[in-house]
Amino acid sequence: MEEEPRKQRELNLVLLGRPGAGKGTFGIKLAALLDVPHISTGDLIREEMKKVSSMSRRIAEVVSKGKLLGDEEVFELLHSRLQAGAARGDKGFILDGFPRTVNQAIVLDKIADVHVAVNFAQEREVLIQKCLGRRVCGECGRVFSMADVSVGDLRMPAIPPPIQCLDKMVTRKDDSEQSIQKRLQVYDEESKPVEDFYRKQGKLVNFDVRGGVSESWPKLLQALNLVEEQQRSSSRTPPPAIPTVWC
Ligand SMILES: Nc1ncnc2c1ncn2[C@@H]1O[C@H](COP(=O)(O)OP(=O)(O)O)[C@@H](O)[C@H]1O
Repeated sequence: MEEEPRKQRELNLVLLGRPGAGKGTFGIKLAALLDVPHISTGDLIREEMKKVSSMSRRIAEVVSKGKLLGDEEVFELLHSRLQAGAARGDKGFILDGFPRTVNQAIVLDKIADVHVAVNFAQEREVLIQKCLGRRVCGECGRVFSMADVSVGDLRMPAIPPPIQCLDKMVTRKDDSEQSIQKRLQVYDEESKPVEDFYRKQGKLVNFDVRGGVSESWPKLLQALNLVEEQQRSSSRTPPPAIPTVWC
């Protein structure tokens, strides 16, 4: 009898951490590994900002100043995203940038079971350099880093875009020095208590991001007990096609 493929472990994760700590980068990788949606409230808000309305203009003003949107507005956007996902049959989630206030964490606890809260930590100077060097492809939406970060003995190499994205790079309006400083301050005041919220529940995993993505990813998998998932997933991935032209 053929052996049933072992089911992927279903995990609901929330990703905490200051701006630039790596929530988005690692969130996308974790979502692909666990086959769950990566839901970033920052992305949902930026989508909303593209609309032409008085509400989108007001949201853009709040975001560009580095402040948080009101809980109610964020719940509304997140709720519609979760509903759309449920209708498609989504299972589990990686929530990136939510919850950012204790009130958001309390509301989330009422509607879903959070299994693990990963808290990405990085030095303040590194975060500032990373946010200042962050660029987004205006077409495909992928995020790159133009900064070769070097602080003390820490080195984080730039992640340059591929050639097809090169002339479409845009800088997020809230990645100005002033807005970054404000977001760091807002994190300490409003979002830091969320770490305690999950620590008290025994769900907090602190992860120090020390180095580039390729260096940190295996350590993150270990910290989250996901090494086996990665091995299973690599064995399912077909080998790359043999290129006919070497370049
Ligand atoms: N859960 C949230 N509650 C309130 N505002 C949010 C939330 N998530 C995102 N935002 C708004 O969107 C902005 C961008 O968020 P995000 O893309 O997560 O960036 P970063 O983590 O780099 O600050 C935040 O500065 C804030 O204004």
